[in-house]
Amino acid sequence: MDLDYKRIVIKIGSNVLTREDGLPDLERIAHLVTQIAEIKKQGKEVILVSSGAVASGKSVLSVSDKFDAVATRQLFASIGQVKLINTYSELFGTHDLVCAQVLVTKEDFRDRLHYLNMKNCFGILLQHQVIPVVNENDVISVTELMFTDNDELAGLIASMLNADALIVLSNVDGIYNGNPKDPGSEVIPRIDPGFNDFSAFITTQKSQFGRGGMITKSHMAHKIAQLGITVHIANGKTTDVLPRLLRQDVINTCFTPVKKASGKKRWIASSENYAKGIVQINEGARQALSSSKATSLLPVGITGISQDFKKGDIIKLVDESGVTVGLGIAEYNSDKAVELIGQKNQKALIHYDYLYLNPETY
Ligand SMILES: Nc1ncnc2c1ncn2[C@@H]1O[C@H](COP(=O)(O)OP(=O)(O)O)[C@@H](O)[C@H]1O
Ligand SMILES: N[C@@H](CCC(=O)OP(=O)(O)O)C(=O)O
Repeated sequence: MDLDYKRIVIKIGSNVLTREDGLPDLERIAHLVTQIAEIKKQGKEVILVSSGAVASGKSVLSVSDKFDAVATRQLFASIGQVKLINTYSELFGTHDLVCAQVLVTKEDFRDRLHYLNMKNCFGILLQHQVIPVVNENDVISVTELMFTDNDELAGLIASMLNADALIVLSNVDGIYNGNPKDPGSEVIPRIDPGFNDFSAFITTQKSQFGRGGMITKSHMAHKIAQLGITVHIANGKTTDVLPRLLRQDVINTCFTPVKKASGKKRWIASSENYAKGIVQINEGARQALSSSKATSLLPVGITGISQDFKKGDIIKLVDESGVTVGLGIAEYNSDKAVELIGQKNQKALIHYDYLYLNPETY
């Protein structure tokens, strides 16, 4: 049976788009565009998150290695992004499709207004059958301002757009139950929501041009599946991988989703970098929040508050050992919250509808 996804985010990793010598693999890009065109013609909405700007820049200009590495990356990315989007535009044009360039930074997820502006832009593009081609704005995103990698970005976009599925194309057939190079290892076909300990089989090894590696990919996939979006990790180098994946006719790892989270919860999940206050909760509160019953955070379970926040700010919840367990929107400010610490029968600091729990910690 075909997978009945209406809105799909497809992320293509650096190493899928790049040849051994680090330059863009134009034949492969053309084949992927043909596959996306086929999916579009089935009436599906496609959002493409594509790496490859730096590699494309390297095909335009050769630069001496005496220059600063960060500045050189900015140089390659700025000239390369032009080349990359032109390549996509020409290739999609041959299928009578129009694509658009959307470059984003971590900062664009910083508050609800920016987030909604970005979401509205995708909305109008999709309404006009345009294929958004998204990449990090590598020209201004440097060092600590960067996303971990484009997997993180693709997860945020899939969550923001309430996609039915996120397909991550890498240079492996999926997540193996051991070292992918070991002939005894096999691809894990399905990862259910309860499973989150990937450390047993994922090595820190990355592909030649990859940034985050399989560990960050797995954590992202797990988090996105917890928001209700199916995630597939498949091999972008396999012939016809995309239509075959939708026909369930190709090897891949599928992270099965839980029930869809609300738009507000999905936004809160993407806002950790912009949390204003830190609220420490006790073990009883941690367990109550992570039970299957919808539970709000009451002052009785709070043991400490650091950093000021206002009503409506995103606040971070940490457990007794300081590990982040979730995020939520404050129902009142930090002064009032401090007064109520440990008290019974008081108004919830975070209402369940505005609470997101980190799937790694429960
Ligand atoms: N258990 C595993 N299963 C699959 N890949 C793994 C595993 N452990 C480590 N990896 C490595 O993760 C790499 C893919 O991640 P990454 O380099 O970030 O790719 P991309 O550029 O596609 O994002 C693979 O090429 C592989 O070397
Ligand atoms: N944004 C960068 C690529 C970032 C990156 O390497 O991400 P990934 O493909 O997930 O390893 C570029 O376009 O060159």
